[in-house]
Amino acid sequence: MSAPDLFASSVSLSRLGWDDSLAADLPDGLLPARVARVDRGAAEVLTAEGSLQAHYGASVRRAAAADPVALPCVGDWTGLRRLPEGRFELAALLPRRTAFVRGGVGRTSRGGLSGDSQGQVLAANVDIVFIAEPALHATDTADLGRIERLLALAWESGGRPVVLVTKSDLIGDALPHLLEEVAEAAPGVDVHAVCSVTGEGVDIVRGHLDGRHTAVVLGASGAGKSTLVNALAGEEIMETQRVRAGDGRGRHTTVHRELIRLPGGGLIIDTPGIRRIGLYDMGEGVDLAFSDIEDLAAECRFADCSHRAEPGCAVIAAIEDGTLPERRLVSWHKLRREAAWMASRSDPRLRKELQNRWKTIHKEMRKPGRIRP
Ligand SMILES: Nc1nc2c(ncn2[C@@H]2O[C@H](COP(=O)(O)OP(=O)(O)OP(=O)(O)O)[C@@H](O)[C@H]2O)c(=O)[nH]1
Ligand SMILES: [Zn+2]
Repeated sequence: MSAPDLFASSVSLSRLGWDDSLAADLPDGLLPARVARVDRGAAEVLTAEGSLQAHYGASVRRAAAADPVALPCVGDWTGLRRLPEGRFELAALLPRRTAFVRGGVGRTSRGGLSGDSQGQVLAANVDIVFIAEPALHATDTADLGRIERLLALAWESGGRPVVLVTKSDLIGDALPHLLEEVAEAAPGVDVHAVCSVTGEGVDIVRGHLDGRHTAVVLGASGAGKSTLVNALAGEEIMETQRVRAGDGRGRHTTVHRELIRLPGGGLIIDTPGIRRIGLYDMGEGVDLAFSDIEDLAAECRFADCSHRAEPGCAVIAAIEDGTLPERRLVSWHKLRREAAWMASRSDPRLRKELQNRWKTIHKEMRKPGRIRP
């Protein structure tokens, strides 16, 4: 490659999220490419030279046969090898920075151990996890419990959560109070009001993408996710509920893009799997979503305090003196129970492997200054 070519491609690759640390992981002689969509045995990838199809090479196929977690997924960075006949082979999968993993149920119905995990990676290398919760949903105001659940999920992925209170036009003067309540449910996390109708807050959302980050938008059906993505893109790239209702077509009938490049830089991953995610794999994410309770717990008299009725419980004391809303503790108990149940059903070997793989990355990402603006 000549020098000007190299310059041109490094500029556009960085718009796809490519950086020096990824470059250090790329095996010699391979071309960097990001997975935009997967098909059986092949992926549509974005490269500095545009979009192309790449078939999985032997080593990728072998790794995926041994463990489905090694299967390429949307958002993955890969290395391509140019074959003599001009086609491309997906020859290497680069280590993931973050991942949304749906833990498989490792035990088979025959009562034995299947031996192989069935974990599935839904999206990889997501930097920012936007959590969209409408200010008003039918007649209900924002559901703090749902925000907490999605925060746990977001932390677990290794990405940085940002809470967006959408449809902020619907509650008028009650907005500042609602934002305070949401902030209490999201310690250490940025909370913004967004209105896709007036455009309020859309620039703040764009700012988080910083021209190169990759995001997902999680939230209940009708939270305004598609409308927000359209506002960010400046065009109708996602079919919204209004459109779907308007022409009477079924929902999710269009095959939309899964890795969306925004005009100002930055990318959004939107897949059916990510849309359905909700209950899975909160794991340690619950502790991170409830860092206020974790901090208080360090002051409890008993190290194994369950914060129910023990003497010297700092959590209960904080509820009594009004510094911690009781709702937070109820939520925490509920999500911990759910997370424990999920963990008991998923493959322990898979969980351990994933934890090891991302532990260092998590640490790195949560260093002050990197993780919180
Ligand atoms: N008033 C108001 N309505 C909005 C706003 N954003 C979205 N809506 C409306 O809310 C409805 C749902 O929006 P969508 O963007 O389709 O919601 P979604 O989260 O993508 O929903 P699913 O695709 O079902 O997951 C649509 O009728 C939108 O027009 C907003 O900021 N203010
Ligand atoms: Zn306690």
